[in-house]
Amino acid sequence: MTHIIFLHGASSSGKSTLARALQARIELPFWHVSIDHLRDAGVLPLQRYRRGDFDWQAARPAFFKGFHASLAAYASAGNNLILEHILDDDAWLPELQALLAPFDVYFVGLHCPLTVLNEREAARGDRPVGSAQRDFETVHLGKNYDLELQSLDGAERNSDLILRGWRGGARNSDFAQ
Ligand SMILES: Nc1ncnc2c1ncn2[C@@H]1O[C@H](COP(=O)(O)OP(=O)(O)OP(=O)(O)O)[C@@H](O)[C@H]1O
Repeated sequence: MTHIIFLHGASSSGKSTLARALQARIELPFWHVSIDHLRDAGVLPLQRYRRGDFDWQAARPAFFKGFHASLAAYASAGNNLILEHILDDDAWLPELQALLAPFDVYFVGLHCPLTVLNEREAARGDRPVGSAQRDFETVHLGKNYDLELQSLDGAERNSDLILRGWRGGARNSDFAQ
């Protein structure tokens, strides 16, 4: 059985930090997958979208459809995934539920107070101002998780909680069969 641990939370909630802590400790090899990695590796012609040579809003649906399909392709080949992602389109949860149905998905909600999100966003300076607030208001609405965590508890403590829950085997989230 291929495993997917899906970390879901607002921008700056600490998903990447938690994913790295978890990847360093978990007993099986897991890929850490995020659209940030594609962006940072130069996959997209970002400067040209920013300059207006191309229309990002027009390209966005195909980008995310491809990203979601790639997750299923990686997992189908037998790769375990720590996925960090933000479901900021209503169509994405059902799309991912269908694509990831063959796999063991452990769905984790990562919460963080808005004041902290805003401080982190300002300190980073590499995310559009307001991303965290927009996500904060919507990201967890209507989601059923296997586990809900508080970012302020820290990545070490939270990776412990994930490992305990994930190893325990129970699955009751939106991704449970
Ligand atoms: N538990 C924590 N305590 C203090 N700072 C943290 C914690 N977790 C993350 N951070 C800091 O908050 C910032 C955002 O963290 P991170 O990149 O992990 O968030 P993210 O949810 O992956 O963000 P995005 O979705 O925008 O990529 C980073 O500067 C990180 O060092």
